[in-house]
Amino acid sequence: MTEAILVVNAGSSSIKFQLFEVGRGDELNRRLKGQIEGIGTRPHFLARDAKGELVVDKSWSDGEVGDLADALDELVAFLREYVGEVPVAIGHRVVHGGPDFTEPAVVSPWVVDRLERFAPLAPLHQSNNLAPIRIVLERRPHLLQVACFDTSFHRGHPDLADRYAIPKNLYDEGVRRYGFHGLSYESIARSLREVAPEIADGRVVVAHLGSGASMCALLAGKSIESSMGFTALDGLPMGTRPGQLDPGIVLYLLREKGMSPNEVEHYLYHDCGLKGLSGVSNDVRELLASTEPKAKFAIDYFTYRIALFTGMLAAALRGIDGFVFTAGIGENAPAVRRSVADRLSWLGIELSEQANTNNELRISRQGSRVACYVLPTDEELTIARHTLRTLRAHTAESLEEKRA
Ligand SMILES: Nc1ncnc2c1ncn2[C@@H]1O[C@H](COP(=O)(O)OP(=O)(O)O)[C@@H](O)[C@H]1O
Ligand SMILES: CC(=O)OP(=O)(O)O
Ligand SMILES: [Mg+2]
Repeated sequence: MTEAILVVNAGSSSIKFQLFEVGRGDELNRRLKGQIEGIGTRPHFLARDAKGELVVDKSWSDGEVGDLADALDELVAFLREYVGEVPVAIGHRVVHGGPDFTEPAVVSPWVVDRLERFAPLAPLHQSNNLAPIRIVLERRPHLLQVACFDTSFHRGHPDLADRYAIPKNLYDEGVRRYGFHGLSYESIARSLREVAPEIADGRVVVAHLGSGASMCALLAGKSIESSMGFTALDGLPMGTRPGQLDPGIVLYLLREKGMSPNEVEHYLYHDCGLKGLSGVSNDVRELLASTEPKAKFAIDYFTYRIALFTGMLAAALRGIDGFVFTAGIGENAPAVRRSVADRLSWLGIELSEQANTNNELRISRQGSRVACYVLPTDEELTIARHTLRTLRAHTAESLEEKRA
């Protein structure tokens, strides 16, 4: 029987998953990719096989699949029936790893409790990421689960990048510029070695533009700086989050508007960003299609801020050799890339109109001083790789223990 690794990325109302088969030489082959969305409201289960053929398309009526536990039951039942096997390990995306989790971690009740302490630093993500881990721990305590963090890839940042200009006691208790989307940047750093070896060892700025958006400075494939900080609120404006704000605004909301900390939190995570600016939508597809001037303003604001942060990251790198767009918006919105590139022509980024319109891999034109790429990110494959490596190390350790 072949070994399979399940990768889970659990959000507030959805579980995204992928199943990988472990082939010869520990090669990972994607077997299934899917999601259960609308958990608790209008649940919908979609999955495709490696060829992109639909293998499940199932909806439920109100009251069914009411929570994450129900959704996991459905997923496991489907895997049993469709693949005829349960995974040898599950890898999970966990957004916040705090100061200590610099590597993927084998899950135990102690680890989950420690990770739950970072929930206030990632209210959209952390508790949702941990919920399926807890359920599996309860039901299948011996199944290996590996937590892979969005923060780990950035943990080698130099002190200058890791600190805020506040007294060090807060830094010591964990108030640091962590940076997020690290699993995505790790995936991009790896792809660069294959598709763009001419810049992989150089100075590359990566823009991960999805529901959450951030940017990363890669020097020879290692992260040295990020636009995000202590939480995933900082940096670029996002679908519903504002990005960089003067902290005085938070004081203003608390004191002058009489908002409670919980209200401020909800406001900053749900009501701001592109949605707040446009009053139209948080979805870039809708903004691009809209004729509302405020929708156009929101897109302009987004690309303006991407250009500003590119300047900052280029300064950290002392120059720039390559620029990469990735994630939902970065991979699919030529108009956004065009606008960003126009603002960065002074840095030496020149696009080929045709390559950009066609979402090609390399979109800079011949002679552009900075090479520009559109690379699909694969956070799940990165998680599967870490999970397999951890599984192998874990198995070797158990054998050692048995021998001793
Ligand atoms: N064809 C497209 N054109 C413009 N934006 C798109 C397109 N497809 C997806 N997006 C944007 O990508 C976002 C989701 O990005 P994604 O990386 O899938 O986010 P996440 O995984 O964090 O949910 C959507 O909110 C939408 O704005
Ligand atoms: C960290 C973060 O913002 O993640 P996402 O883009 O999935 O919301
Ligand atoms: Mg994402």
